[in-house]
Order: sequence, then structure tokens, then C-alpha cells
Amino acid sequence: MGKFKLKCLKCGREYGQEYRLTCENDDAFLRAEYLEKRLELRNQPGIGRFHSWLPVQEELTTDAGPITYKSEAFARELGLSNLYIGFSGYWPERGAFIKTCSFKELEAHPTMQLLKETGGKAIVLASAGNTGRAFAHVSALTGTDVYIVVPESGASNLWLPEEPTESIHLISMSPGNDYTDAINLAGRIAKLPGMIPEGGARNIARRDGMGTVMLDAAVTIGKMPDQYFQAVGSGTGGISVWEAAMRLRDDGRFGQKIPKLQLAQNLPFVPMYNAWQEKRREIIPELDMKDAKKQVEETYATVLTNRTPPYGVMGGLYDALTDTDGIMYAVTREEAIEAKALFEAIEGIDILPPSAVATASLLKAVEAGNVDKDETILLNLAGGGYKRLKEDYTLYQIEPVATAKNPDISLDELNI
Ligand SMILES: Cc1ncc(COP(=O)(O)O)c(C=O)c1O
Repeated sequence: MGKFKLKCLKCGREYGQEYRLTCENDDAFLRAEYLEKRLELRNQPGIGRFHSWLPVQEELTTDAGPITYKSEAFARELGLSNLYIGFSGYWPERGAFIKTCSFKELEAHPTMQLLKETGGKAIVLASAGNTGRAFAHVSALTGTDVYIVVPESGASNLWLPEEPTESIHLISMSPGNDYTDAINLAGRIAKLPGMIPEGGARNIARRDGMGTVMLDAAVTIGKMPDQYFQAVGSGTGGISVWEAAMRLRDDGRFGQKIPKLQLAQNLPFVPMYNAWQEKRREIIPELDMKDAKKQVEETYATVLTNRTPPYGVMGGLYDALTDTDGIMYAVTREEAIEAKALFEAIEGIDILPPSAVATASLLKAVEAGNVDKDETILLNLAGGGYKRLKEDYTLYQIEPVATAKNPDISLDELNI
């Protein structure tokens, strides 16, 4: 018997269990509808616990998964009484074993499993760093081929906690190309025979994998949080927790109120923040990201720089913000660095730049009165524990098999 079906959010057309990114009638998102309406936790160490709402048949056995804990010291510093930290990274003392140090691994495990279960052999994706590392790691574990296109600024992020395998094909781009150029090149490679495009936010395995951060929080706290904080680049994480919250609401045991999304971008590159200030569904490039490439170069948290985020699409971030009466923040580099230092000193674990941006947005929210002191708040620290990981593991750099001068390069010339 089937475990889930896919449904188009616009026309309602239904599809079976396949690796499908788009509806044949329109461009709205597809969403998975699971047969199990109640979350039944499985006896697995990581993300596989949430098998009820992952679009895979076989339970995932990896120990990588999200963790949630109640903050004491940092919460006290902020004057909050119910602050929970969702941590995706490596922190064995707290039971966190994501060895590529970001929530992108929560996307990679179910995606690669769905690919395998639907007969796919090779997957193609673009990455600013963390996503590529996560998929490369799962490729090293499973032997499934992955083709990763990364801008030069992200190449140093492509390390692994094990020796890279031949199933990993890294294509680096020359300086001057950004994440969006990588997306464009990956889109062309994905059209080659035998290649499956990973799909970004359109990939339901990716969204529902990330949604486990909300599931873990609800199970740990006993209800959904009131407020949800995260830094966004494409916004996939925000969309994912919104969808997970709707499933929790329908389950009935975790409250009926969907958490308010409080999301942050990093100045100077803040297109979704700008559009949301005016409650606009469309991002207008000349207004919202003027001199985008220059802005991207100046951004501290580089993984938050996506020039074509799934913001206006039906089922995308604009809808998630609208539905939850959400708030967006624009955080400066200095605010992020200051928040990172404060958090690390108090909580005792290192966090990645996007998590620093999320932390800074919480500080801003407290100052602006956008949260009440006793509300239940979930701060999603989507990446961290890199320094901690280096104490336990040797890290290996992935070497590119090819370098692309630009996104329009001849694929014959690339020779991959
Ligand atoms: C640690 C971390 N946080 C946040 C983000 C932003 O996620 P998204 O692009 O899904 O909005 C990323 C993206 O790579 C990330 O690696």
C-alpha cells in the first residue's frame, strides 16, 4: 500500500509516489499527503524517528537528526522563560550527530533514499556550500552518484568527515560566479540523460526532511512553539516548518496554532526582507536586490544569498509568512558576529554564520517587543558544531573534477 501521495496546491491534481518536482498543469508546489495522520515515532536514532511524515518506504537508520533542548543561560541573558534551541549539527554531548554540521543533511538523507526507491541513479544540485557537503556525505555513505555545482566562494565548504568517494562529482565555478550561476549550470547538467535534478524547495523529500526540526521540537516540548526563528536564503526551511506545523495541527496532540515565522536575512543581501516589508508577493530585482552580485560578495553568511528564492510561488515563503502573520529581519554582519560570540560563550558550542544571523534576529525581536517573555520560542540553529567536529574527526577536502568559467559553458568542454 502507498505511504503518501503528491497533490498540487493549485489544481489539486494528484500523483503517486514518484520523484516529481512539478505539476503538469501549473507551477504551484506539490505537497505530500501522508496516509498516517498521526505522528508515530519510530525506534530510530536520528531523522528516521519521524518516518510517518517522510516520503520514503524504508526507515532511515542514520544517527543524524535534529535535536531540541531548553536553553537556560542564554534564555536568562535574554529574559526569556521558554526558549528552546533546535540544533542541527555536531554536538555529541547533547545527542546531535550531524557530521556535516547543518540541517541540509536532513534534506539529503530522505532525498537520496527517495531517489533510490524511485529508480534514480544520479542526482544534480547546486550549492553555496552546506547543501553540497550534506549530499556528498550521503553519497559517500550510499554510493549513489551526485553531481554538485558550487561557486568558488563555497568550494572550501566542501569537506567531509570521511574520505571522498568516486560517486561524488564536484564542479567548481570560477571567481565572479555566484550561487545563482551555480543553480543555472546545475539546471543544464540535470538535463543530460540519466541525471535527476534535485529540485531545491520543489523537492518534497527535502522539505519534509527539514520539517523534522519542527516535529522534534513539538515532541520535545509537548506542543508546537508560539514563535519560530531561522535565517533564510531560499526560505525552504521556513516553508518546511510551516508545512510540518500544519500536519501537527491536524494530528491534534500538539496544539492548533501554527507558529509565527520570524525569519532573517543578512545585509546587504535581503531581497525577501525588502519584498515582505511591502507585503509584496513579487521580488523586484531593481528594488529588492540592486547590484545583487556585489551585495552577495559583501554578505557574511554566504549561504543566505539566493537570487531566485521560492518566495512568490504558490505554497512558497510569501504564503507561509502570510499564513502565520510572519515577520522578517535584516541583520548586519556586525550584529551577527556579536550574537555568535554571545551565544557561543554562554551555550558552549560553535555556530555557523547563518545560525549567528538567526540568533541576532532573536535579539532584535526581544528588543522590539516582537516576542513575549513567557512565550514558547524555537530558535532554529540550522548549522553548528564545526569546531567541535574537528576535535573528533579528520576532515577531507573534496577535489573538483571540473571547473566552469560561466553557467553557459559547453557541457562537452566541461567533460564530466
Ligand atoms: C546552516 C544554514 N542555515 C540556513 C540556511 C538557509 O536555508 P534556506 O536556503 O533553505 O533558506 C542554510 C542554507 O544553506 C544553511 O546552511
